[in-house]
Amino acid sequence: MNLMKIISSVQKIAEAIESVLKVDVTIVDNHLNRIAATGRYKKNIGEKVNKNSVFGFALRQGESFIIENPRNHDACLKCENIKSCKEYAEVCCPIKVNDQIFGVIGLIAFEEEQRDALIKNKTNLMEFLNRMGDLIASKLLDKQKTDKIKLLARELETVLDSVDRGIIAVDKEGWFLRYNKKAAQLFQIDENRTSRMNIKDLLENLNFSNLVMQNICVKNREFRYKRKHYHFRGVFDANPIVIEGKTFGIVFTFSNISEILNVVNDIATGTIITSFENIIGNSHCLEAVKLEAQKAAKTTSTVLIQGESGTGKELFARAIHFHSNRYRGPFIPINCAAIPEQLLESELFGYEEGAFTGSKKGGKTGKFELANKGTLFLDEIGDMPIHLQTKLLRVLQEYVIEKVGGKEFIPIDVRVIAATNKNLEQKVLEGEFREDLFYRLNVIPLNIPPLRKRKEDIVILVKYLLSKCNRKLGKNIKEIDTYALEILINYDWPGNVRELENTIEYAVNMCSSHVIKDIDLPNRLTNTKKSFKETKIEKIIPIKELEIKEIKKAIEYFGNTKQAIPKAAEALGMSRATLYRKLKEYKIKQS
Ligand SMILES: Nc1ncnc2c1ncn2[C@@H]1O[C@H](COP(=O)(O)OP(=O)(O)OP(=O)(O)O)[C@@H](O)[C@H]1O
Repeated sequence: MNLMKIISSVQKIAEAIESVLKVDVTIVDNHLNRIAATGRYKKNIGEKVNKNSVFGFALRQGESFIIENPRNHDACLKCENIKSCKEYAEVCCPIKVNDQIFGVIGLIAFEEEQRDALIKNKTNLMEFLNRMGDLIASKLLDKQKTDKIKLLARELETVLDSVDRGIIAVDKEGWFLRYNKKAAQLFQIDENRTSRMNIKDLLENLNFSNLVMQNICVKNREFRYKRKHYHFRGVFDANPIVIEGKTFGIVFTFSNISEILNVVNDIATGTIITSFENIIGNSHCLEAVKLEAQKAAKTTSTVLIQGESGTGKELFARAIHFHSNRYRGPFIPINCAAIPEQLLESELFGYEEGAFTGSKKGGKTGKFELANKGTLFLDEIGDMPIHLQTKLLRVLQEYVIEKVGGKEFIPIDVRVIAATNKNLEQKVLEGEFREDLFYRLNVIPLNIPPLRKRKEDIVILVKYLLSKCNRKLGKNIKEIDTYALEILINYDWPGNVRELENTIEYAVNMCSSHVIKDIDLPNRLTNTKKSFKETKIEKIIPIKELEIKEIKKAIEYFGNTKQAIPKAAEALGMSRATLYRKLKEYKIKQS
C-alpha cells in the first residue's frame, strides 16, 4: 500500500486543508516523497524531502506534534536546511492505517500571523489534521479494496476462460451477466454486438421461468443450436445463483457433444499421430504412392486405398488424415468385415434409445458421428453388405445420417477414406459391390504395391522394425546377418509388411546374441530357403559346359580369322595355345 496510488485524492485533500487553514500544506509518503503540496512547495511535488527533516522525524516519531520555534525544536536539529530555513511554525500529523504509518501531513507557516493562528487553535487544529489523516487512510483502504476486487475479477475471468466448457451467467430474467471465451466460441457470440443477449434466444426449448422458480440444478440436458450457417449438438448444466434463499440468476455450462466424443475417442483408441515419414520404404513404386497420398491429404475428396493385406493401407489413411486440415479432428477406423452384418449399421450410424430390444439406455453414437470434423476409415469396404452400401452412398451424397430408430437427420462433416484388399472392380462386375458407390469412393485411388514387388524396401524396413521391436521388447539386437537377410529378401511375403513385422518380432524374441541369424527365423522362411538352395543346386551348370558356351560365344563374336584368335583368347582370359587346345578338345568348329 502506498499513498502514490491515490496521489490525486491526496492533492485534493491538501488543497482543501489549505483553503480552510490558509497555510501551506505538504504531504509526504513513507518513502519521503513529496506527493502533494500547496503554496511554496507545490513546485517540489515529486521530489524527495531529506531524511533528517521534520518529515523524517515525524515518520520516525509516529505522533502528531507542533513546532512553535523552528530551528530550536528537536525535529529541526539535524535538518540539512536548518540555516536557510524560513519557516515560522510547522504542524506534523502522521497518516496511519492500523498503527502503520503511510505518510505525514505537514502544515507550514511562513509568516508570523499564520504562526499565531496555528498556535492559538493548536488543539482543534491537531484534531482536524488527525481527521484529515484518517480521511486519507480511508481513501487508501478503499483503493486497496478496489484493487483487490479488480484482481479477483481478473482471476475469475482467467479461471472462466481457461475452462474448456462454455459458461454463461444470467440474471433471473435470463439476461447475460457474463460469459467466458468458450461460450463466445460455441455460440459464435459477436464481441462487438451492442444489444444485450438473453439465454432464451440460445436455448429455444428451455422453460426458463420454471428453472428459476424451482431453484433446482439441471445436469447434462441435451440441446440443439441451429442457425442458418452454423449448428451443433450440445449438453448443458444449469446451477442457480442463490443468496440467502433467493435466486438471483443461473449459471449455465455448455459442451459441444462432438468435442466430448473426440476426447472419449482419443482416450479410448490412444490416437497415434502418423506422418508420411512413418511409412518406411524408398522404392520407386512406394515413393510414387506416397506422393499421390500427400496430394490427397490436401483435398477433402474420398480416397479408396487398394492393396493386399498388411501392405500399410491403414498407415496411409492415418498419414493422409494427419496431413489434412482435419488433423485436429478424430481419426475413426472401422473394419467392415470384422463386425457382424446385423451390428454394422448401428456401429456406423448409431441408434436411438429403444430402437430395438436390448438397445442401450440413451442410445448409441455411431462412428460417423464420432468422426465428425475428422476422418472415418472404412477398412475392408469390399465386405460391406449391399443394403448398407446403399445407405453409405446416401450419406456420402447428402452428408446427413439417420440413426437406427431415429426420426431426424443429423448433419455430419466427415471425410471418408475406404480401403480394401479385394478387387473391387471385379466385385462390381460380379454385382457384389454397387458401381455408383465404387465411383463415389474411388475419387482418389491409391494402390499400395505388395512387398514382393518392392524388395528393395526390405533392408530398410528390417532396420526400422528391428529398432521398433527392440524398444517394444526391451532388447538390444544390433543387426541381422547377411545370410538371414538374404532369406528375408528371397521370401515372398504373402502377408506383406505385417508378416515381416511379426517375423522380426519372432526373431528378436528367439535371438540369444546381438545378431539375428537364420536359426532365429520362423521355420516357414528357412524351409523356403532350403528349397531355394535345392533349386539353385539343380540349376548349377558344370564348368565344362560353361567353358564351351563362352568359347563358342567368343568365336562367334570375334570371327574365325587368324587375327581373331588372339582377341578371343584375351577376352576369355587364356593364352592362344590354351584356346587352340580347348577348341580342339571340345571339337568347336571355327565358323
Ligand atoms: N511402409 C511401412 N512402414 C512401416 N510400417 C508399415 C509399413 N507398412 C505397413 N506397416 C506396418 O504393418 C502393419 C500392417 O499395416 P496396416 O494395418 O496399415 O496394413 P493394412 O494394409 O491396412 O492391413 P489389412 O488389409 O490387413 O487391414 C502395421 O503394424 C503397420 O504399422
